[in-house]
Amino acid sequence: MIYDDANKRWIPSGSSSGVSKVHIFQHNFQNSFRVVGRKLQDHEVVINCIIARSLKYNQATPTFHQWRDSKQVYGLNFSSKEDADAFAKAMNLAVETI
Ligand SMILES: CC(=O)N[C@@H](Cc1ccccc1Cl)C(=O)N1CC[C@@H]2C=C[C@H]3CC[C@@H](C(=O)N4CC[C@@H]5C=C[C@H]6CC[C@@H](C(=O)O)N6C(=O)[C@H]54)N3C(=O)[C@H]21
Repeated sequence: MIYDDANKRWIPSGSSSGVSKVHIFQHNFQNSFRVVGRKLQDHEVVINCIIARSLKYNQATPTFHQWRDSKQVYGLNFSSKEDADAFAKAMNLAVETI
C-alpha cells in the first residue's frame, strides 16, 4: 500500500488491491537492495523501491509494516505474522548490510 498524504488515506499500490508477493533483491556488485512486489494474479509490479542505509522500518502492528523514502510511505499488510516476521528480518538484515 502507499500512503496518499494529500487525502490522508492508504491506497492499494498498483492498479487494484489484491495479494502480491514481495521480494528483496540484492544487487551483488553495487551492494544495494531493492524491494519488489508483484501481484500474484497478473504479475503487475506494485512496489519497486531501493532500500537506503537510512531506511527506518516500522512494525506498526504484527502484520502491518511500513517505511518511507524521500517520496512516499510504503505499507505492507501481511497475510500472516510469520510472513511479516520473515520480511522484517530480511529487511533489517539488508539495511545493516548496506
Ligand atoms: C514519523 C513517521 O513517519 N511515522 C510513520 C510510521 C513510521 C515510523 C518510523 C519509521 C517509518 C515510518 Cl513510516 C507514521 O506514523 N505513519 C506513516 C503514514 C501513516 C499514515 C496514517 C496513520 C494512521 C494510523 C497509522 C497507520 O497507518 N496504521 C496504524 C496501524 C494500521 C494498520 C493497517 C493499515 C492498513 C490500512 C490502514 C487501515 O487500517 O485501514 N492501516 C493503518 O491505518 C495502520 N498511521 C501511521 O502509521 C502513519
